[in-house]
Amino acid sequence: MKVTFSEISKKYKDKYALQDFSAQLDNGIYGLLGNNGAGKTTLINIFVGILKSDKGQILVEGVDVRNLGVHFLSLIGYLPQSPHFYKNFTVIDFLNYMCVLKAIPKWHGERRVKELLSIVNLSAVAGKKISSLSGGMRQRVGIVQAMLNDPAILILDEPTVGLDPQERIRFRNLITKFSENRIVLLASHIVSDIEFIANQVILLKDGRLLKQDTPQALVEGLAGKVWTVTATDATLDEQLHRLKISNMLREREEIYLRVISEGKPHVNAVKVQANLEDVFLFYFGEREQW
Ligand SMILES: Nc1ncnc2c1ncn2[C@@H]1O[C@H](COP(=O)(O)OP(=O)(O)OP(=O)(O)O)[C@@H](O)[C@H]1O
Repeated sequence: MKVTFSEISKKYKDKYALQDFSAQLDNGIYGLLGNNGAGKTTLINIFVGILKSDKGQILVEGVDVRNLGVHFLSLIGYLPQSPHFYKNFTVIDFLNYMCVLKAIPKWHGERRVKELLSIVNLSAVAGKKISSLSGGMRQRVGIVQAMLNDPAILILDEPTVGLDPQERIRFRNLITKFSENRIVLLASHIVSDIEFIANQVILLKDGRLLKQDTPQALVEGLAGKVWTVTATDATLDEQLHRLKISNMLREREEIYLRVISEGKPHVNAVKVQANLEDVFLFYFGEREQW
C-alpha cells in the first residue's frame, strides 16, 4: 500500500492549519507527532474525507482519493480524536451495527467482533451498555470499530487517551501485530506511544512538515546535545530560566536536570544518550516558564 500526500494546505480565515504538507507512506507504522494545534487532526480529517483541503492531492496507490469514492472507505479504519458512541447500545450491538455500516458480511463480522473484543480484553463487558464503561474501555471499543473491516490503512487520532499503562502496552502490541502489510497512521503527542512502535515519525509544527524519519535517526540527530546537569535549590531558578529542560529528578539535596543544549550548558554537565522525548522537546519545546 502506498499513500502520497502532495502539497496539502488548509486555512482557517487567514491562518494555515496545514501548509504544503507532502509525505509518502508505504507499509508500516507512522507516528504523527506535534504539539497542540500543529495540524494533526486537520491532516487526518482531510485524509478521511471529513474536511476538504484548499489545495493539494492525496493519492492511494497512485489514484486520487476523490476518484476512489466508496471504495476508499472500505480501505480505511478510523478512530476520531473524541469518538461519540451511541451510549445506549451495548458494546456488541454497537460493533455489530458498525459491521453493517461497513458492509461486512454477518458471519464474518460476528467472528471478527468476538476476536477483537478478546484481544482488547473487553469480552466480559460485551453485553454492557457503552454508557456504563470507563473512558479507557470506551476508547478500546473505538479501536475495535476502527479495525473491524481489516483496513489496509488504519488511522488513529490520539488512540491511547484514557488507557492505563498496561492497556497502552497491549495497544502497542496489537498495532504492531496488525501493521504487517498495512499503513498505520497514529497521531499523538504522547511520545512513548510512538517511540516504541513507529517505523517512521512525522514531525508536524505549525501546520508544516518539519521532518520525516525513523525514530532512531531522529534520536541520532540529537547526539551530543543532551546533558545531565546537577543543580541545587540555590541554582535551580536561574537554570530553569536559562536552559531547555526535558526532565528533573530530585535526590535529597541534589537535583538532576536533563538538558537539551547545542553546547556544554554547565561546567559539571555530562553528556547522555538522547531519546525521542528529547527530540520532541528540541523541536517543539520552549524554555521552562513556571
Ligand atoms: N474549525 C476550526 N476553525 C478555526 N480554526 C481551527 C478549526 N479547526 C482547527 N483550527 C486551528 O487549526 C490549527 C490546527 O488544529 P488541529 O486540531 O489540526 O491541531 P492538532 O495538532 O490536532 O492539535 P491537538 O493536539 O491539540 O489536537 C489550530 O491552530 C487550530 O486552532
